[in-house]
Amino acid sequence: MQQYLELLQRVMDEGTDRPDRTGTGTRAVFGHQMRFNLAKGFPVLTTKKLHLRSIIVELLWFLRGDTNIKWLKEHKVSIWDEWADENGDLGPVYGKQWRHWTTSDGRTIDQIAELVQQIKRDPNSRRQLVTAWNPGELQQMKLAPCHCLFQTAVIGNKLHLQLYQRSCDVFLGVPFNIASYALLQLMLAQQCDLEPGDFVWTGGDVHIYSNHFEQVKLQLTRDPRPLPKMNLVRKPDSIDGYVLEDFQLTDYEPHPHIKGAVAV
Ligand SMILES: Nc1nc(=O)c2c([nH]1)NC[C@@H]1CN(c3ccc(C(=O)N[C@@H](CCC(=O)O)C(=O)O)cc3)CN21
Ligand SMILES: O=c1ccn([C@H]2C[C@H](O)[C@@H](COP(=O)(O)O)O2)c(=O)[nH]1
Repeated sequence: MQQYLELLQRVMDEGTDRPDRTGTGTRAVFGHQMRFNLAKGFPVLTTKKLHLRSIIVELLWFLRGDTNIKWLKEHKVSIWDEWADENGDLGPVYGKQWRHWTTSDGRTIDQIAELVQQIKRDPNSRRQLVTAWNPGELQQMKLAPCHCLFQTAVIGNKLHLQLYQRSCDVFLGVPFNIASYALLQLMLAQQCDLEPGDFVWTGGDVHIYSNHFEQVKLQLTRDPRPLPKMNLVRKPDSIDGYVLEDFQLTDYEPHPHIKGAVAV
């Protein structure tokens, strides 16, 4: 994950300090891209230990079409707690837009099921996109989508995926987002009988919160280690069939965890 360390270094060196919505303060650059070849290992940070279980559970929760934190809490994941209302609702966030996008004439669109069908039926299509950015429903969301758009492409027998993330908390959120979309790519490739190709991460407002500077400096003193392997131990009948136990990470030997407070 040398590329991630280079991103941390770039924001620290070239970024501009500026205020933000949360009142915390950030150092930010605009526009950055990283590319991970999934054949070379699973892109999870090795310079701090990541809690992969939270990442898998969150992705399965998106795929359920769920937008209430109850199911996350049942699976001991608390990363969305701060944004939920008293009933646990987050409004029409990722799960709703991915699985039940509502159109002006009252239909619902399952963007994920349609994507799988499209990859299988028309692999050369350049229209393999899923968007969570629904301008008509932003007001009802507790937090506007950060990882707002992704596109896949089939080239040869490989499935590539690119994410556009409009707003990127490099210390806390981005490591989660990279691992999450790499997992989704592995699942999509498995469902479509393709090999996983490159995962391209593209960031818009790329920032480090000022209360993460010390943690970032510590992380920059650490040497990256070989990437672990992620195996999907079973092929479910559909993209909806995955469970936590299907994901098996091996050879993950990271440096110790580094704590950081999340800006709300
Ligand atoms: N400021 C901010 N950054 C984010 O990354 C973020 C938001 N807000 N709001 C919505 C979601 C929630 N996300 C989060 C929230 C918390 C952690 C976090 O605290 N991570 C800890 C471990 C927590 C755990 O696994 O239980 C970490 O050290 O990575 C990560 C992502 C990503 N998103
Ligand atoms: O998956 C996520 C979700 C959120 N973030 C970060 C990016 C920003 O620091 C905040 C969102 O604040 P906005 O004012 O809406 O941009 O959350 C992330 O990195 N990854």
